[in-house]
Amino acid sequence: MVLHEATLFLDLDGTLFELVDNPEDVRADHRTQALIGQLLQHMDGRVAVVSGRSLAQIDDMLGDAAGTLWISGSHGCEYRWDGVIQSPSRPAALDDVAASFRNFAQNQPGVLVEEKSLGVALHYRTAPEAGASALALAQEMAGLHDLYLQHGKSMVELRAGSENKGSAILTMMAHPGLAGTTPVFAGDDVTDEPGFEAVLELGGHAILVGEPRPTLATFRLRSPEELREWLWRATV
Ligand SMILES: O=P(O)(O)OC[C@H]1O[C@H](O[C@H]2O[C@H](CO)[C@@H](O)[C@H](O)[C@H]2O)[C@H](O)[C@@H](O)[C@@H]1O
Repeated sequence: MVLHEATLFLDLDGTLFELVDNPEDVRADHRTQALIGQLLQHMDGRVAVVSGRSLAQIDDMLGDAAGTLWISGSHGCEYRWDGVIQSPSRPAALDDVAASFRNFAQNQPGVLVEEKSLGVALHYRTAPEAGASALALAQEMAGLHDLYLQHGKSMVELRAGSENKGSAILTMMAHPGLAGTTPVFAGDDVTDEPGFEAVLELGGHAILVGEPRPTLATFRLRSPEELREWLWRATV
């Protein structure tokens, strides 16, 4: 796979970054920031992030390195590139969802609530026994407010829109700055499968990061560390 003629799409949690207990603790260290800089230089700026995180969170996680990336956040609902920002308005119902989730978390040690621009997530990584009741609450709130229920790793999220990482990649690849290049997408989660489908449809490559599982991806790297090392090697 030749990277310098491609457009690289990176998922963040579980792909570029190892999974940790608290979502707020994820930050790019100096070496990861340097890697992003190296990729941008090697690929003439054609490096994109496609994440379930919000644009604001992505900026916090990546620091200065986020500035010149092509970014789609909130599972394909938000975009930023070239100084242009697209972000739909936040459904008011998410405030009600956040209040219900916080109320639930108060009585469940280890359960965390994550509030994002266009979604609210309930995390149970350190309290797996709360997973079934967290899902039941999310299903109830999704029905009540007509919100999209997004499954994730040790979390459920209610969010706006029915966009996904596939629509995000197709939207970005239609831009004249990227059109005609070969897309490469690395991701770890089931939410990344529509992204894998999109890059394969465009003649590109899909890389699963993590343990083997049923997937559309045709390449696999064992961990975020292995992905970062592969990206370093591919850019020298
Ligand atoms: O699309 P991604 O960039 O992979 O984001 C997906 C979700 O990732 C985050 O949650 C996951 O990572 C956390 C930090 O390592 C971990 O604690 C959690 O268990 C994982 O599910 C993030 O918090 C979510 O908002 C993203 O949607």
